[in-house]
Amino acid sequence: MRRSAAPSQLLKRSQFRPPFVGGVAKRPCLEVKTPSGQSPGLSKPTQVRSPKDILSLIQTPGSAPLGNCEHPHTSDSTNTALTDDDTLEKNIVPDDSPSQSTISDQTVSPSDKLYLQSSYSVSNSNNLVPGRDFVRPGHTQSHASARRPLGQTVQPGAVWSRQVRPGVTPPTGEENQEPPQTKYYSVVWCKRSNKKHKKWEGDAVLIVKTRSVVLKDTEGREIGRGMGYKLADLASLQDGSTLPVGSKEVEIQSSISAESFASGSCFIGEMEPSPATQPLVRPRPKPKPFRLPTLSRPSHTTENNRSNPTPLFDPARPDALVMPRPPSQHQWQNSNSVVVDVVVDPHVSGHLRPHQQEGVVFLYECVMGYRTHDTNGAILADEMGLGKTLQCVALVWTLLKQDPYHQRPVVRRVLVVTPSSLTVNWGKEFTKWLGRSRLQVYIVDQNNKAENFGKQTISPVMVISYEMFIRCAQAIKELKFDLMICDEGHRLKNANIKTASLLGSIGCKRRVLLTGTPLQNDIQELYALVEFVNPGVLGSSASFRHVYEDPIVASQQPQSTEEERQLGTSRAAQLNRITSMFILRRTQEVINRYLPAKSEYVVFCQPTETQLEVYHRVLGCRGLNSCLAAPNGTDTLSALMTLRKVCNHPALLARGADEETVKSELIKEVAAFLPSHLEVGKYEETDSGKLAVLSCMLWALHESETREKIVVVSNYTSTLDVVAALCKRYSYTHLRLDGSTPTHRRQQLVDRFNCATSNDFVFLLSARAGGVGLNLVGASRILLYDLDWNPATDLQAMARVWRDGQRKKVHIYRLLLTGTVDEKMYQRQIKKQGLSGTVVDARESQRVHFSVQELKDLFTLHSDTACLTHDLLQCECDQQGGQAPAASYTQQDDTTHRACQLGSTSTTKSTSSTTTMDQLYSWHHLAPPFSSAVVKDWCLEAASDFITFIFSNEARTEVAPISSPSL
Ligand SMILES: Nc1ncnc2c1ncn2[C@@H]1O[C@H](COP(=O)(O)OP(=O)(O)OP(=O)(O)O)[C@@H](O)[C@H]1O
Ligand SMILES: [Mg+2]
Repeated sequence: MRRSAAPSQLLKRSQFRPPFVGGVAKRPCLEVKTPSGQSPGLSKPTQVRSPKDILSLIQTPGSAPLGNCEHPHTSDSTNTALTDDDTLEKNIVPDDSPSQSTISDQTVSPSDKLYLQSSYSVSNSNNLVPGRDFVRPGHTQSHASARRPLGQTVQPGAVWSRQVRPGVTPPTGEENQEPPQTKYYSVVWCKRSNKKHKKWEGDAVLIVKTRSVVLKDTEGREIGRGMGYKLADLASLQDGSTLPVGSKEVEIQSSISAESFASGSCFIGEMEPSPATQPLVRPRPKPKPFRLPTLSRPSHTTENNRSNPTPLFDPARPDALVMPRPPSQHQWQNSNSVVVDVVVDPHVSGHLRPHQQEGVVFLYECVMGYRTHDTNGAILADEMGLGKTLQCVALVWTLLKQDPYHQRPVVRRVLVVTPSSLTVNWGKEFTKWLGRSRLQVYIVDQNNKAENFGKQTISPVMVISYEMFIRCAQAIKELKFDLMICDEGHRLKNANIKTASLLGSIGCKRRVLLTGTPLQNDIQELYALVEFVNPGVLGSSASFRHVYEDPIVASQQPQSTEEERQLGTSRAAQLNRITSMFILRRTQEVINRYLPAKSEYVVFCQPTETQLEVYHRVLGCRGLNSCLAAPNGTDTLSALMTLRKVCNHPALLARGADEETVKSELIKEVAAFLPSHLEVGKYEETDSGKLAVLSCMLWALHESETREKIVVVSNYTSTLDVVAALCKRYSYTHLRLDGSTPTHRRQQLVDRFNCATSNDFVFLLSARAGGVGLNLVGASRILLYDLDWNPATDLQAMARVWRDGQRKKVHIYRLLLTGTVDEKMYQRQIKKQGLSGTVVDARESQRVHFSVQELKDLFTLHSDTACLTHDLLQCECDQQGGQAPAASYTQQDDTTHRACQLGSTSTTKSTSSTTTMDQLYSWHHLAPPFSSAVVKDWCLEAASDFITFIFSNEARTEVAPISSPSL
């Protein structure tokens, strides 16, 4: 049923109290200012970076190189982990008894010994001889450690003759000598004793600086320290010399370069890339050893093509996607085989975009173990919508059918683990790109039990949700999968959670982890994900902490020394170097040209009188003020949530609106003074500015001839109730997907909505339940009713509509209630992006931390402004989409910025598609009156009575032809 009267006519204009006079925004008096006069919410970045920021330096291709680090590099290039020598030298003791304080005396664990004993030194990986040279997977050890096998005794005399005896007075004039450079040695150590036969207990690294030494075990942990040595004694250390260090004694094995120490490779080992990326030369076939003929053969191998194998698909076709051939070392291990080209089925490869072709090659090299020695894992961290699924489909199909040695296919069984809302979608993607005749997928559900997978022969690919996997882990273990793909794999970032440990235990070495969420923000999480795909490449958890995490974090502390900063930077560079061998991330830029144009709007909605009244009341609450006096996580989030509910609809604070209202003390306090007309389920547009705007927009869209559909996203299911009530009131057909939607219903809802012939007009989506992975290209408009603290969550939601497969121009709206916490959250988002150039993880919002000053700012209502964010930009534009006076323009980073810049926020370029402060300057800034010439969006224009300000931006893209599978 269509209504003739627009909601804007139905709403009584008198119920709104305009925050500005005559449509011209007054510049507000800012309530909180920093000493420099800037808002705390938008202040200039300091030089000091958080650990997260340095981790943004650990970038994958396409991001800022480490050289962009802001730390100044001085000419003093000495790297050291020692503390200030001045302090040490104050404690110098008489020559005869050097003071050697042992910080910790830790013994080496059996597993460490195993590792140490199996270490080797490799100079040329091509010349490895299996059996002779063996190494801890993926590592070469750059220092010549363990020359003396552990546990071996030493003949007296042999080394003692060169012992440095502390206390022997050196030649005079030592004090005038230049302090020597820090030196590093590979040593073996044992407990100090007078025994003639030493039994060495472990390898270690000795750091020698001026008169002091530090001993670190192979995990980078400090196990001894000594000081007060003679300069000459330390200067004369050489291979075979011994030295007492605290309660231990060490014997020098060899010296280590400063570079090896700076990168940490003397602890973790150097991970050498395989020469796979080098041009591959067809190897000369090796003479075949005698073999009895066998009767069982792989189906695609005949006697004829065995001796003269041909690739499954023609590698000479101009559009053929040919996989790299095995590197020579790999061929050594398969010395009986002839190499044949592996070519991706043209049926699939014809659809791959260039970045997807690159991705398939990358994944292939990783899982085949071509890129690194003995590791078979990869992380594909492409931004959302780049087609990670298709890249995996191409990989799986190739490995199921082909083998570079023309023996049997590389994999026989493939396991795909996904969030529950995506299992069916994976099945659909396989069918979309391969067709049913090539491959069928076994999706585990009520009808298809995991344990029955082994009894069928039709499908080699099992798709299962994480939840179901936990229940069937034992059965799956027994099925023996050869390749495992974990979609939305950032959920495995905590190695302690059950899913991660169970998945890790199923004994499948080829592992691919997919995630659209950046990994670089938490170094421990990065470790957990890498450890999952390539166990051991970053060493043990303890060595990772000592070698990478601690120095990187230390280098970011405000009080860090130049040496610490240098060490942190080189360790971060090394970590980046290692991880880039198996982590690939591309940003949305690579796909933009395939997508239709996109218009984005940040819409500032005018608060209603009821909202202003309730908001003021909440700010005066006892609960909120005690939270300011003694901030603690729970109360703060509860206070913020209460304010956000007022922004969405004040009736959400009525008793019983949702579970939270029952739990929160603050909401109980607020409920007592709520205006009596606010009741659960009675969600009038006249009480909420945002709902009024949404109502007008939906009406305009529904009345139009364009037959467009819209997705409305919220972080709260109770807010989805509000919108659902609105849809019901105006008889708009709508679907809803939130946490309570059963798994099997989710894809059905998505399919129904995407179907061009369906009448469903609105799709109500919970950001948490449906934010990741879903394709909602049936809609061309998406409206975010509220924001998340984390820009990544909002980005994820927006990407549901503006993604491959979308053919219409996309409109993205974000609603904020003017002058409230909504605006503050938005400012935090764009500032965060601007500072770090990378987004934080999706669950970050649970760990939002605020200073008291920030809280005060968040708890301040600015009721006298049309747009606080624009005021803070101090923009002098005409607020009609025009630009500021020419004289006040500045040029920065190839982008035209307005003169209104609030200081330069950052020189770091955003690698993501979230708007940054800098970018916002170049958007259109629009204040009322909103004529169609200015707004250029009839949908928004219909709601203009209830809008105080708009930021808008049009991303025009050169649309490339859209390829679709020929099904
Ligand atoms: N080369 C292509 N040509 C046409 N459509 C494509 C292509 N690649 C992917 N698509 C389509 O683009 C959509 C997005 O792909 P997909 O779901 O794999 O993205 P994703 O990288 O997994 O994103 P997210 O991180 O959001 O899950 C899908 O509908 C997919 O079928
Ligand atoms: Mg996906």
